[in-house]
Amino acid sequence: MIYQGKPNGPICHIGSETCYYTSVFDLKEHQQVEGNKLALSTLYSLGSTISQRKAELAAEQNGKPSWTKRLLLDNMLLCSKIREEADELCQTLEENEDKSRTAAEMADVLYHAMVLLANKDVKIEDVMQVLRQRFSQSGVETKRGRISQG
Ligand SMILES: N=c1c2ncn([C@@H]3O[C@H](COP(=O)(O)OP(=O)(O)OP(=O)(O)O)[C@@H](O)[C@H]3O)c2ncn1[C@@H]1O[C@H](COP(=O)(O)O)[C@@H](O)[C@H]1O
Repeated sequence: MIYQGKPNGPICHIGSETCYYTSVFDLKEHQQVEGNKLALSTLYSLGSTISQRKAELAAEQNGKPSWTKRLLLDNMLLCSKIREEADELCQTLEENEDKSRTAAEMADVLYHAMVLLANKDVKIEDVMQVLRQRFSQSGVETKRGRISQG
């Protein structure tokens, strides 16, 4: 059986992964949507692992050694790692390192910053919401608003 998900959307065989796209544009759009989903679910999975480590600490379970737990127990170590990783990310720009180094350093920044979020009980959804609210404003306007608020 064949169905079409939405007007001009991909034509798919039910029960199979095979989809035919009516245009290269549709295929690209589909790949973009799938890529976005994967990126979000990666952040959620990481957030969930970090929350699990936090729950283990609260339950005083002596599980496996965990870097996340060490960070959650030591604010100075966590903050020094965030600063160190942010600096290493900047170095990839200043020293013209390749893209894979930048991605790896950004992964370190994200992970360590997400541990700080867990420590502060701030959800990643709250961060996303702040970012969404800024969609309609330019960065320059946002900065001007902050300065006028003192
Ligand atoms: N994403 C990460 C992650 N990124 C970095 N790190 C650790 O952070 C530590 C410091 O990273 P660095 O890059 O600074 O390593 P370094 O040894 O200082 O090396 P240099 O940068 O100085 O060369 C290392 O021990 C890394 O392993 C991470 N540790 C954990 N995670 C995630 O958290 C999950 C839970 O980890 P545990 O809490 O350790 O079980 C893992 O499964 C991962 O998904």
